[in-house]
Parts: sequence; structure tokens; C-alpha cells
Amino acid sequence: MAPVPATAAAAPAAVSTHEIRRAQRADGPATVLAIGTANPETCVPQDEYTDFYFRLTKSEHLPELKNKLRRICKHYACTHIVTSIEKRFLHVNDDVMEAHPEFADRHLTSLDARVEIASKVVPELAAAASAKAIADWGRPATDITHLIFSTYSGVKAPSGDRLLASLLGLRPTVSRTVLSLHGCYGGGRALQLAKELAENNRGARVLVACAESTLIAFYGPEVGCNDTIIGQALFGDGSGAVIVGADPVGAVERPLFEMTFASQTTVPDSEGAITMQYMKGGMDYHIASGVPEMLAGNIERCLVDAFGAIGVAARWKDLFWAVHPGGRRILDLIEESLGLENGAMAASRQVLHEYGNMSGTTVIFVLNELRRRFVAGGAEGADWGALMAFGPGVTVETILLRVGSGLKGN
Ligand SMILES: CC(C)(COP(=O)(O)OP(=O)(O)OC[C@H]1O[C@@H](n2cnc3c(N)ncnc32)[C@H](O)[C@@H]1OP(=O)(O)O)[C@@H](O)C(=O)NCCC(=O)NCCSC(=O)/C=C/c1ccc(O)cc1
Repeated sequence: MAPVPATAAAAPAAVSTHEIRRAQRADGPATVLAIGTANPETCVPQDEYTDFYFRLTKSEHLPELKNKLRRICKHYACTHIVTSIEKRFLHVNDDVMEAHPEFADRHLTSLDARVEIASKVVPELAAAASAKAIADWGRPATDITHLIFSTYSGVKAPSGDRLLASLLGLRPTVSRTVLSLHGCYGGGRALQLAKELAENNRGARVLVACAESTLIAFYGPEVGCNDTIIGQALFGDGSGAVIVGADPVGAVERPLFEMTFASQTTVPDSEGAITMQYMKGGMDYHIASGVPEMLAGNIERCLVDAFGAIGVAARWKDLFWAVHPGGRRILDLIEESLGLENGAMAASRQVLHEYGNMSGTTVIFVLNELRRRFVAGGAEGADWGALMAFGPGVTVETILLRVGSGLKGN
């Protein structure tokens, strides 16, 4: 009989599966340890956007639609100069449209070309944001154990996470996950998964990277399709990256925000309110005009349930807020429904003002803006906060946050 190797004979009886499991878990809560953001080079001021869009899509023959977009953009620039959009960053520019005139007409086949471009530029944008997050973190990229990549431009395999991992020099053993087409709640979903991974794998350091580009849904206006006009007034490109881990390493890692609880809620009877679908001419989307009211009517329930689950009695006016700025009206109505003062969502409004709605990645910009405000000793003196993101479903992501020790005493 062949001898049994010593290592194989010693292990099984000594340690129970429960003990092995316990040893794998982290002690502390998942914590945001670093944040980075990036945008493409082309920057279009909101008051120039209408001319930019109608020129690029050769749509000057539709003056009524042009006036409508101008009205909405001007409305932002004049009436809400502080709280609404001032400029946006985009990958699409004159060069892209010259190379691909077919992008202007959603009835022409262009999906292959869009996906081809997006599969390169979207991970590259994510790499730019991730590199900043890794620098902010202070540890080498090779210490990342898990990667979650979220984008609505990811319809190819191997998908963007593979390119992203290689651009960043992550280890071949990094555990990769792609989230696709979660739209504006992609950032919230990715952070929730990061929390699970960080708390269930001792020592894990999870890189969350979200990157969105309107390239996939940039086409000319059409009579009877107001969604396109609204989208053109709101959406921009950007990438946000966050490193999440539990039990921060004292001298190196700075705990920014602790993630104390996370939940997802599907709003009843809301299936058709926000939709996204890949078509031969690019991604089609629909945003029902009642979305701000729908969200405002459901947000409080999500908050009550979340705080109730951890037995914390919270007063809304004492919290800091990282709410996805889907549009100015969404922030207005949510503030109103929660009885908050107009400045409560200042971080969300600032991001909307500077970048527009960058879909799933926007909430990461808001977290970064909140961090900036805490460091500057701004108005957000609160200890507890809520991150909320929403998108197709209609889905509401809620994460309860607490200010980490890395932000206290600033
Ligand atoms: C800033 C808005 C758009 C306008 O401000 P307002 O105070 O409502 O102003 P008005 O009442 O004067 O409305 C301006 C015009 O916009 C029109 N409008 C007002 N919402 C609408 C409406 N959903 N439909 C189609 N007309 C409308 C409205 O009818 C009106 O038209 P008109 O009378 O002809 O000037 C405001 O309504 C607002 O914040 N809406 C929320 C937008 C929203 O739901 N966002 C969340 C969803 S985001 C999302 O799904 C992302 C998908 C996505 C997809 C592709 C991507 O590349 C990236 C992302």
C-alpha cells in the first residue's frame, strides 16, 4: 500500500468546516478605502450642447426639436445656475462622427462599430479612474483581490474587465465579475457586491470600477421620441472607481466610509418606466416622465426598512446624502418628500452641475464629492448617511454609510 502523504493525513480531523468558514470572514464592516474618477477629454458646455448635437448628427432640418433641446438646456443654465448642469464630458466628438456618420441615424446598422469602440475606450476610461483610486489607496495594484466592473456598454466576451485587469497590472488570480446594463443603479449594485465580497473574504480588497459612455446611445433626434431629447439634455460620460475592504491596515489605509447595511428594492408596477435595449442602431432607452414622482414616493420606505433592519432610529435631516442625481427634478422631489432642506443633497447637485448624469458611475462621483466636503470641514457634519441609486426595474439600491475614521477630525 502506498504511504499517505503527511500533509494530507494531518489536516481533515483537526479543523471543522465552521472554523474554516469563520477564519475566512473579515471582522469589521466593508469600508470605502479609496476613490478615483475620470472623464473623456471632450468637454461641452451645456449652453453649447444643442449646436454641438445638431451639428454632429446633421439634424438642422428639425428646428422644433432643436428649439426644445435648447429650451431645456437653457432652462438649466439660466434658472438653476448652481444646481443643474453646466457642462458634460463625452467620448463622441467631430472625429468620431466623421469616422462613423452612420451613428447619427438610429435606423442604420451601427451596433458592431459602437461595441468595437466601446470595448476599448470604456475599459480605458475605467483604468484611468482605477489608477487614481489605487494611487489614493497607497497600496500596489497587485494587492487587489477582486474586481467588479459595471457598465452598460459591455456586450462582448471576454468583456472589459479582462482588459481593465491587464491595463492595471492586476494579478492573474484576481477574481473578476462584470455587471452589465444595470444603468443608473450599476454603481450602487457594484458597491453592494463589493461589501459582500469584502466581509466574506478576510483580507480581500475589491476594486469596483464603473464606466459609462453615451457613445453606445448617441444618435440624432426624431419627431415623437422625446426620450432622445431628454437623454441628450442630461447624459455624460465618466468612470468612477472605489476600493472596498474590511479591517483597514492601520498605517496605510484610510477608512473613508463604512458600509453598515445594504438592500435592494424593486418598485411595484414600474417595469416599463426606465428601459434600455440594444438595437442595431445603438442602445434604445425610455425614461417615463413620472420617474421623479415614482422615486420620491418610494424612497422613504427603502430608508425606513434599511434603518429598521439594523435597529437604528435615524432622522433624515441628520444624515449625509449620496443620492444618484438622475435629473434635477429627482433631487428636488426626493428632498421634498423627506422634508429635507434644499442644501441636503449639495454633493449630488454639485456632481450633476459639473458632469451631468453619468448613469451608474455618477454615485461614485457623489461619494468623492462628499469626501471632499468632509475633508474641507464642510456642512456635512453628520455621522450616518445614505447612498441611494436607481435605474431600470425600477430598482432602488440603498447603502447605509458611516463616516470612517480617515475623515474624522479633518
Ligand atoms: C431636468 C428635467 C428633465 C426637466 O426639468 P423640469 O423641471 O421637469 O422642466 P420642465 O417641466 O420645464 O420640462 C422640460 C421639458 O422636458 C420634458 N420632459 C421632462 N421629463 C421628460 C421625460 N421623462 N420624457 C420626455 N419629456 C420629458 C417636459 O415635457 C418639457 O417639455 P416641453 O414642455 O416640450 O418643454 C426633469 O424633468 C428631470 O430631472 N427629470 C428626471 C429625468 C430622469 O427620470 N432621470 C432618471 C432616469 S436616467 C436613465 O434612465 C438613464 C438612462 C440612460 C440611457 C442612455 C444613456 O446613454 C445613459 C443613461
